[in-house]
Amino acid sequence: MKEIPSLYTWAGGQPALEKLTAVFYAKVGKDELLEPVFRHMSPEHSKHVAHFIGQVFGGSPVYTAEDQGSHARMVQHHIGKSLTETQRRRWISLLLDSADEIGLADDPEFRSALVGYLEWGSRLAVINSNTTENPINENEPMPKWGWGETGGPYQP
Ligand code: HEM
Repeated sequence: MKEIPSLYTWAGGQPALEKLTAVFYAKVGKDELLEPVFRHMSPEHSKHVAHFIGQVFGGSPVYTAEDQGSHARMVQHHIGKSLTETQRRRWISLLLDSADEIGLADDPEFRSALVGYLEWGSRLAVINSNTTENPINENEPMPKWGWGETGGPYQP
């Protein structure tokens, strides 16, 4: 049976994801809606988000092993931030602009999986940002994301 590549591998691994988030946060810094939201982010923020997404997409556990992260700790960063749907939409839009700009894989199957994950994760971020208590237990595993219904371009 043909081996199915992870979304992480298909995307180009950590270098591609770190480039994606670097270009994205440069745009965020110039965006009137999002700049105030991210004004106090740490210098490591961009890399941490790339590590988180990489791990969710099937890469090695860099976020949990090297960044002292967990699903609960990622969620904790959003608690109480009172994010809005308008901000979320802009966040998605700038991220997808960045994906095109860096030439990230643009086959229909990969982009379907990418957008599906970003929609899911960003909507949860908004929900969590409007609560005061973290709904995720520290022991809960990291989310995992795969190709979904379309299967993949790796299939004949
Ligand atoms: C799939 C969706 C998302 C993922 C995977 C994600 C991931 C993360 C991660 C890993 C961190 C911690 C970074 C660190 O350790 O420094 C973080 C923090 C944060 N995220 Fe998200 N996030 C998502 C969606 C969003 C959205 C839609 C917004 C706003 C519109 C947002 C706003 C923030 C803010 C404000 C912080 C804290 C920044 C600070 O330290 O001041 N996130 N996110």
